[in-house]
Amino acid sequence: AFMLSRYESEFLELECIGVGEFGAVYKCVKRLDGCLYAIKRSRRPLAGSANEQLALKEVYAHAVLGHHPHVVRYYSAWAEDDHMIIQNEYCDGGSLTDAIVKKEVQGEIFTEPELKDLLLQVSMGLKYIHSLGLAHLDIKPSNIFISQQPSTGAAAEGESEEEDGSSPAGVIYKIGDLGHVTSTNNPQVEEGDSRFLASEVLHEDYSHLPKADIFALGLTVLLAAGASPLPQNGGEWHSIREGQLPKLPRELSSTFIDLLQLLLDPDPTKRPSAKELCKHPVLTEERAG
Ligand SMILES: Cn1cc(CCO)c2c3c(c(-c4ccccc4Cl)cc21)C(=O)NC3=O
Repeated sequence: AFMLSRYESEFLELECIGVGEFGAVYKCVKRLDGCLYAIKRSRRPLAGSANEQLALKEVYAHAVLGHHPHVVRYYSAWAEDDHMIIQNEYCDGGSLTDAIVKKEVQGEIFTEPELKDLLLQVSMGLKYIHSLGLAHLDIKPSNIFISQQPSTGAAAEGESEEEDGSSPAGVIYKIGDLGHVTSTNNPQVEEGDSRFLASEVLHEDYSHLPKADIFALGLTVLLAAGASPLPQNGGEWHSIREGQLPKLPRELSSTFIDLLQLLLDPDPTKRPSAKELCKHPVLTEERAG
């Protein structure tokens, strides 16, 4: 178009880092500040459609969620030439899915301390989201992004190690993709990925939505621990929701297995809250657990 769009005038597009039915995500440099951003460009949803609701919920959630070391930071969103555009913090370490695939390809596994660090960091992000009366509803490895070290980028300020508890040079996990976020008070649930969906949400019981995030987080950690790809439906889908943990190709301590079992309890009230996980001895004590 003859008129340079804001996207083209403000950003230099470096590469496409993701494509889906939603649209595409690009790694971009903002010309003004020289920082990297992840920018999702999607077709503008039909006015009044369910997709428009999703697009608006994503932006509302980012606006409410402000800044947290374990939630991907939002900078701006706008509409132009029939596209919706959202500009987020760029996480330079790929997604947890990429990290899991990389471990498998290299014949390595996440150690138990690494799995506990993952569970603790994402629990901190969920504690923040849940404390604001919101539930994510699409927690899964492809929606957890990795920053290799406290980035020097625009998002770095305000990140201090005691806040997120990870070692300074360690990996930082950030919850992203807020497209399914909903209020826990008056929920309008758009189900997330069925592989991570808690049974009660499938049955439209929305009385414990934060615990649905805890269930999905339990399955997410099991995948990082080496579990086979999860079923989308069928017998195995149901057996997991009856408390039958997917098999793991390696040993884990009984205390950690017991905790993961609790995250996947069929009864949402039995699952620990994100707040309880953040101070759970199995996750917070140096050698114990
Ligand atoms: C596919 N993909 C790859 C990445 C980079 C990971 O190293 C990525 C990011 C995001 C997103 C994203 C997700 C959902 C909504 C908006 C965005 Cl920008 C998608 C991303 C995002 O918000 N921040 C990202 O780094």
